[in-house]
Amino acid sequence: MTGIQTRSTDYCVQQPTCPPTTMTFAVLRALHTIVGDALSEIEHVYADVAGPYASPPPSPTSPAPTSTVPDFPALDAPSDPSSLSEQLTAHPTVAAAITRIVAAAGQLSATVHPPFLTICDAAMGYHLPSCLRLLEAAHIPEMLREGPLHVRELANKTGVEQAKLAHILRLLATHHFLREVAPDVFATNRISSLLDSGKPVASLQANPERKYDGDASAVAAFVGLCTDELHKSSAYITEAVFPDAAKIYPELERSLTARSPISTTATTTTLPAHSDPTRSPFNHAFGCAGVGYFAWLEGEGCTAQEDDPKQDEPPPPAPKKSHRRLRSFGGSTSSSEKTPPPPKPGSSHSVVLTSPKVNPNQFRLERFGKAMAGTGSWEAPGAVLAGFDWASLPPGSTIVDVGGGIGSTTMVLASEYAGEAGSEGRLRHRACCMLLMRSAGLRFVVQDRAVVVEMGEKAWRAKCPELLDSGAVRFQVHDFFTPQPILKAAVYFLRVVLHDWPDAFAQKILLRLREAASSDTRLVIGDWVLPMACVDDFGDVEGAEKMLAPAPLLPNLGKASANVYWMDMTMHAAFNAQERTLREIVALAASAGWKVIKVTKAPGSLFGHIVAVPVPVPISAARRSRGRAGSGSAFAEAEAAEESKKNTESGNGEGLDNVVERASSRCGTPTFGSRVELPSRGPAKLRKPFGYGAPTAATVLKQAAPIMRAVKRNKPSPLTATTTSTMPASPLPSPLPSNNSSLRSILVSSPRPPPPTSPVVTLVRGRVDSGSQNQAQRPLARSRTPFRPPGPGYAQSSTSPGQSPIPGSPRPTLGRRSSHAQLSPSSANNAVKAGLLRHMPSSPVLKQSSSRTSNKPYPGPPSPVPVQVPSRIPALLRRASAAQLHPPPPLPSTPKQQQNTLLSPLGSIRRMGSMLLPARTVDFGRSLNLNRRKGMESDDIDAYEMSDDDVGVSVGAGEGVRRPMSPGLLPAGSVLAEAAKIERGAFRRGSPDD
Ligand SMILES: C[S@@+](CC[C@H](N)C(=O)[O-])C[C@H]1O[C@@H](n2cnc3c(N)ncnc32)[C@H](O)[C@@H]1O
Repeated sequence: MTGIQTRSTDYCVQQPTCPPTTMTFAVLRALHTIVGDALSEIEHVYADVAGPYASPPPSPTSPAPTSTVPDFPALDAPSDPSSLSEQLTAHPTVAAAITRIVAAAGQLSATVHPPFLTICDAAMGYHLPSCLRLLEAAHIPEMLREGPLHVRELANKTGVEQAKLAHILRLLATHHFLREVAPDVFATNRISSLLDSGKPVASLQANPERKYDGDASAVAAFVGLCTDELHKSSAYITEAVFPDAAKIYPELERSLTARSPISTTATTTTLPAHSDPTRSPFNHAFGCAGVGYFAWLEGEGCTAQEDDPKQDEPPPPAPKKSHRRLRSFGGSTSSSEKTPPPPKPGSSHSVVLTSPKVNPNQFRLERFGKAMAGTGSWEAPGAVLAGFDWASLPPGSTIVDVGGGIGSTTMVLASEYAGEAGSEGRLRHRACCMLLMRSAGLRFVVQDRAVVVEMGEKAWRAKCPELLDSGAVRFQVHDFFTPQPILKAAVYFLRVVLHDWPDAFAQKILLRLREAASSDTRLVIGDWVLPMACVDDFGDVEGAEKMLAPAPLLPNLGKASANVYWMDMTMHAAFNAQERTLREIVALAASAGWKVIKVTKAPGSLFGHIVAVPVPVPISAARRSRGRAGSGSAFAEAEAAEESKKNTESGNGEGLDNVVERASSRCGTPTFGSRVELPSRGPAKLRKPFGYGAPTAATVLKQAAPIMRAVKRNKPSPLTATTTSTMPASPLPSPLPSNNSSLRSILVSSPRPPPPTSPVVTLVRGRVDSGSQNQAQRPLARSRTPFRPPGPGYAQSSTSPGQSPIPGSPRPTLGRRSSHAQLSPSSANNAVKAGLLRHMPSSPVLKQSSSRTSNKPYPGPPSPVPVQVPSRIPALLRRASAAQLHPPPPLPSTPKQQQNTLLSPLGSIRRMGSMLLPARTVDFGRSLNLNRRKGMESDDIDAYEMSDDDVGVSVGAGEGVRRPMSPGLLPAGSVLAEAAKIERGAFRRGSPDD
């Protein structure tokens, strides 16, 4: 309970526009209370595992506890992932409480720290990754594995000058990455021990390029990647995005031209620089304009001269006698560097270079793959099962996993929904399965680039050939910038694909799918959803959240959600791409003819599955953005392509396709967020945690034995309050049950937010109303949540009291930990408890949380949202980049209109014949033929709408007939009649293509 009481007018916590007026002390106390309450919750979970322990809990000065209560993992000791203590940090109550502590502590620090010092922290924080890089590259965590070492010894082993090394290590110790146990004597701790690759130092020094082989080195690889080329790239964000930067810093003129190996062509694309993945901050940093990051990793555009970002890094230290020389970590391309060994054959991360040249970036390339092996599990594979109502699809429906990598996510789906072929228990009846499959299950197509498809097929053939043999799953080589070959799929699925691309490219990918969609097709996008840093009233989409936490915490949980923003900036720095807010995703989808109707996030995760339905493509937007390759609708593609061709021919630039080619991996290098391994068959299998040696199921079960006993006893703790409702309503972690229906029933879908009725919640002095207990008066409530570490996906607390929990993966992933975000219920409760809030805010978050506490089975996904039907389709949709400020206007949505209406005839025609027909003069007959050829039926079209933009555009059958278009709706019948006349030869054809 805070000692400070506040007046009801002291602080407005609900109104986004209400300035934080007074009583900073009240806010600080509230944050302090949040930390204290969260700590209590964590202690209770730990206590529940071993039974009650004496209060107060053990402290450094008290005698060692006699009970078996595990302590929270110590910062000063190396991490032991297999310990119960460490595993309990994955308990959802604990994880949510940790999130609150991190959010509140970050905010406390920002509030009380002198602002200039906070600025210094951020402005000079670049030293942290720099020092971390040396720590990892010089294998210091491995050297400290056996215990503390004097810096003299470390200097001797690494070749780094002793005084310099001491200062670098001390900076890390100051930031809690190491311990300085005595002057100049350093030891690892819980954090830096994660960088230990597990390999002997001698072998690392002999073969530094093999450091990331094996499973234990994912964190080391991740740190190496982030602190090397990504860190350097980030330093150039201003140069890349601020047009005036070159005026201020004259040397910038050179950065994208003089040192670029292909500068003469590469810097003159028709794309604006901010949309060009080959002119990203990375390109500035490494002076290699025109070369995409992946192409560069695969060896293009880097020579000894170009690679070294600023050519001002100190040369590596001269090796002393008996010292190992530090390798030129990070893929230096100095000519003296030895040719790195080829990738290990058969490794899932190995790549096949298409060029016989030696790749000077081979080390970085392999490191990237290893780093992604860790981050691939940022989102639990099982979460996809709740991301869409897959069970609602008719048997035989086709799901296309576009840019599906090696099919890891498809494997999760196919294991559940491919009918009998997906069931491991029936595999011995394969022939029978194949028959059943044809009638019963869903079919899956995994599309990717050729080299990835080859890797995927190989992996599936080894792991589950029956799914390939039965036809339930197949791989297909397909470039998602080209027309989608599978028409009218039930679902097009894009998992962490769009975040790799700037808007213009992402829009094009979506348009290709929209072109192929039928009215029944659904689009499912799996991507991170960046939460706004303010309360977000964007309520158009079912499942959209207004905020992740009530005040006084930042609505997006600030520092506790930082990971998705780091990821976002990484996408900017490397590719000019981005993670997106829900508003941005909605606008991007709308610009390509998709209306987002629902977003689903697993509790505590910021990874969303976004469902969209086809709607008319905004042709007017396409027309307005004509001339910018890729940034318009596919309907305008003909124009863009034409223009681009002209530019290329005249030496003015190049087409989008070339940029795509240069930006893309040729070797199947995993990209950010891709899964590079197939999951265990069936979602109920344990999932390998990020960055840790994966414990076996037996280990986990053993670790969980005391917890399971406690659950079986189901005895209330003496500390249990009469009501537990004031404790956070964290979802139960979820070992996924083995059968489909129960699996589906526990995975959580975000509820539709209620109408915005949230009252202004005010600080009050003293006791709280609304029946909530004042903290000082209530007995200490404690969580009775049994511990079950989360398995793939998160689950709602639908487990019945007697049900035996099955431990799953002991640790959440990096991303999931950082986004245990929806702490709203407990925060609000805590605020109420602390006397900070008068009312529990009626926010969607709180409603969701109350449903989580109810132990009711998940009722299944809500039915589709009915859509409003405007009388007229707006002529222009805002471009995605602008749309974060303004949500797009409503789209037409009677089922029929929503599905079938195409906007202007010009648009529809362009759409059909987009690549063949030039702008403005269009042949009806030809376009209808093209239309049919692409599988689009003319009776799909209800009406054509002419927007004001289209007035004056001539559309006709060629030279002979040009019909001025007038605004308004043209009935489909008359258009088709006109077309029929054309087809009958009533008009002479004169299209330039004839
Ligand atoms: C981040 S990964 C996502 C992979 C997979 N969806 C997953 O969730 O693991 C992006 C994928 O897009 C693929 N990709 C990149 N460019 C492509 C293109 N032009 N056509 C098809 N796939 C492409 C990459 O090969 C990669 O597998």
